[in-house]
Amino acid sequence: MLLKVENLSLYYGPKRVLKDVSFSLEEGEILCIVGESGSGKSSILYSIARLLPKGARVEGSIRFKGMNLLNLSERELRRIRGKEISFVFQEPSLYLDPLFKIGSQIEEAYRAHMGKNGARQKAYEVLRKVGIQDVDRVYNSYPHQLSGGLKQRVCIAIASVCEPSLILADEPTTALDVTLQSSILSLFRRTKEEGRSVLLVTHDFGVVAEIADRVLVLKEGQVVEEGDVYSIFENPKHEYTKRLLLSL
Ligand SMILES: Nc1ncnc2c1ncn2[C@@H]1O[C@H](COP(=O)(O)OP(=O)(O)OP(=O)(O)O)[C@@H](O)[C@H]1O
Repeated sequence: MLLKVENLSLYYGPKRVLKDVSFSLEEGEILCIVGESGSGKSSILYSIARLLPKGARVEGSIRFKGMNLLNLSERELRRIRGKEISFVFQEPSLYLDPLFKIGSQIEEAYRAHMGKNGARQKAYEVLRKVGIQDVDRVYNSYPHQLSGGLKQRVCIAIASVCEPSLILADEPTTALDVTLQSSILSLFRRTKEEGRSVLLVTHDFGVVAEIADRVLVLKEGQVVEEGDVYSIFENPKHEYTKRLLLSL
C-alpha cells in the first residue's frame, strides 16, 4: 500500500469541506476522484501535498510509505514534494516560470533533490519520454513559445524527473482541447507502467473511462461510492453516480 487516507476531514473556519474521507492507493495504480464542482476533489490533493491555505484545518491521517504526512514539518515536506510526491496542475502556464527556459526548469526540479550531476541528460530523457519529438527546440524554449499541449507535457516531465512514487494530477486535461486529451492521458498510463501511482481529479467520466483503475465518487465532501472502473460504469450504486454518468 503506497497511500492510505483515513477519516480525512478539512475545515475552512466553520465550513467542513471534506468529511471523513478514506481510501487507499496501491503501487502502480491510477485512482480517479470524480464529483461535481465544489465536491472537494482538489481539496483532497492539496491536503495530501499539504498545500492548503493558512486557516485550513485538517483531521485524520494520510499515510504515505508509512509516514503520516499530516505530522511532518515543513522541512520534511520539502524533501518529499517534487521527489516522492509531485503535482500536475490544470493550467500549465501558471506552473511554469515565464522567465526561464524549459530545459533549465526541468534541471532545476532535478537538482533540487538529486544533485547537480546528470541534470541535463535527465532533462532530455524525460522530454523524450513525454513524447516530445523536437527535444532541442523545446529544451531551449520559453513557456510562451509552446502550445498548451506541449506545456502540459513539459509539466508531466517536470513531475516525473525525480521518479516520484505518486503523482497528484488536478484536472490535467481540462484546459486542453479534446484531441489532445488522450495523448496526455496516455502519459499517465506510461507512468503507471513504470510502477508509479496516480491520483487524478476530474469531473469528466470520459477521462475516468480512459485511464482509471479505480474510482472514488465524491459528493459534498463525502465518498459516496468507490470501486473498480468497470463496476462503477456498469453497476453504479448511488443515484449521484448515475446522474454524473448520465451527464457524460
Ligand atoms: N481557500 C478556501 N477557503 C474557503 N473555502 C474554500 C477554499 N478553497 C476551497 N474552498 C471550498 O471548498 C469546497 C471544495 O472545493 P474544491 O476546490 O476542493 O472542490 P472541487 O471538487 O475540486 O471543485 P472544482 O471541480 O470546481 O475544482 C468548495 O465549497 C470551495 O468553495
